Amino acid sequence: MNILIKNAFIVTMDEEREVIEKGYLFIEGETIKSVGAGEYKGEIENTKVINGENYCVMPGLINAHTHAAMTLLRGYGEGLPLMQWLNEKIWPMEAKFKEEHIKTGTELACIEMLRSGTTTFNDMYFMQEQVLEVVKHMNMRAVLGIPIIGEAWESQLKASLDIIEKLDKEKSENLKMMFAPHSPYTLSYDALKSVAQIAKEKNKGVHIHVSETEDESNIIREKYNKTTCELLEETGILKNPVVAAHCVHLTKGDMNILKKSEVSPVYNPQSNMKLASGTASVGEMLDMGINVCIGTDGTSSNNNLNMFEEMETAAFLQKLKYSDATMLSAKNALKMATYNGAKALGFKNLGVIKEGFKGDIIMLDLNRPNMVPIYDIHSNLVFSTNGSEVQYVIVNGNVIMEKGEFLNVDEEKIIYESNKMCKKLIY
Ligand SMILES: CSC[C@H]1O[C@@H](n2cnc3c(O)ncnc32)[C@H](O)[C@@H]1O
Ligand SMILES: [Zn+2]
Repeated sequence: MNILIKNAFIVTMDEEREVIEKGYLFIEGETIKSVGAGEYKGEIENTKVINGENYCVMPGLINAHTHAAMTLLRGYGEGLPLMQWLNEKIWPMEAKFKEEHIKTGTELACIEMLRSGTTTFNDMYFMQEQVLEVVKHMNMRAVLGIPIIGEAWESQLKASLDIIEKLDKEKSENLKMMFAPHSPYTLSYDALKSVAQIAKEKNKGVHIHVSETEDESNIIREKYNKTTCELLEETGILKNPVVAAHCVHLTKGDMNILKKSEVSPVYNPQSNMKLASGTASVGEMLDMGINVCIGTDGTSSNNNLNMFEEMETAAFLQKLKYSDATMLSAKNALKMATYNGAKALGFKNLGVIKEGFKGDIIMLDLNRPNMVPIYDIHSNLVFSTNGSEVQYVIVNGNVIMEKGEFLNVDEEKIIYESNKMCKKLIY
């Protein structure tokens, strides 16, 4: 069925059109067919009509770096810096995870993301076969990051070929996969080189943590006498399309490498603040024309998957870092969480409301005290929302949430199962 949204306040994220204060959006099948001001004059046979009065219509948000099933570790291992947090708390708990944990944790993540307007996410976690099933059931758009970490990298790399084959057979436009070597400090030189080679052969991207903490920079400097980016360049990783989470501790030379190699760094401001990792130089990277996008990271270092909150923190923290209130405007933060995210993940025609683009749309209730008045809609969206304003979610032309209710997802059951499972994990 086609979808017509009428009388809506549309934030297109299309530079040529920007904002339509009262207009329509027509989605035919999976694709936006027409968008404009005033009334829709075309056919409306076989069409679901949504009255968009008092709603803001915008592209679905793109979470460019997360570990979805870590929802089950939300609030666990608080108050520690990265290395201690991973070694002493997170990795021992993750060692207990079985398929059912990944399934339920990812389901919980999906409902949390959808409720707060995220329609696409870039995942890096164990047992992506489970993630694949959940994402298909939830009807979301995602990039599955097949993890490679530690000593067992060779067998992991071999196993990853099976899931690539499975996914390639499905030919789903909603789903992609990337190789996800965890980081240069948890993998050997040979492992990084092999991942680089296989990703090239299989024509897939690479999703990796890069230069997150000062500790990491010191480890890599001591081991290789190089910066992390120099190492990634030398191993061939950067010859692939790369999504690099964090990128907090970079030299000017590193930024030049990222620019030259067309890497998309992911800014994860809340995780970086919580683990006291540092503040990425996003202002400089954007000025250089680097495609910086935004991610939440996992919920154990955030502690939620709310991209509206993340955009706000992203902008506030850049203003503070540079002591300059003009840094990272609301509109640019929105662009990073939509257009830039789509570009980073290799989804064509996504992240903008424009004819021919994918029908991934969210609708926010403007009839809320915190959304009034509207002098600058981009500012309202980034600085005033809390995510609960999202009432409609459409992915690839499918309505997933309507008037705040999921249509085909048993939200109550997922929440119940998650709580039950976590009690057993801890005791
Ligand atoms: C190989 S699956 C992903 C792996 O990454 C861990 N992780 C979660 N957050 C971070 C972070 O901020 N830096 C590095 N690693 C992180 C997660 O717990 C999984 O083990
Ligand atoms: Zn991460």
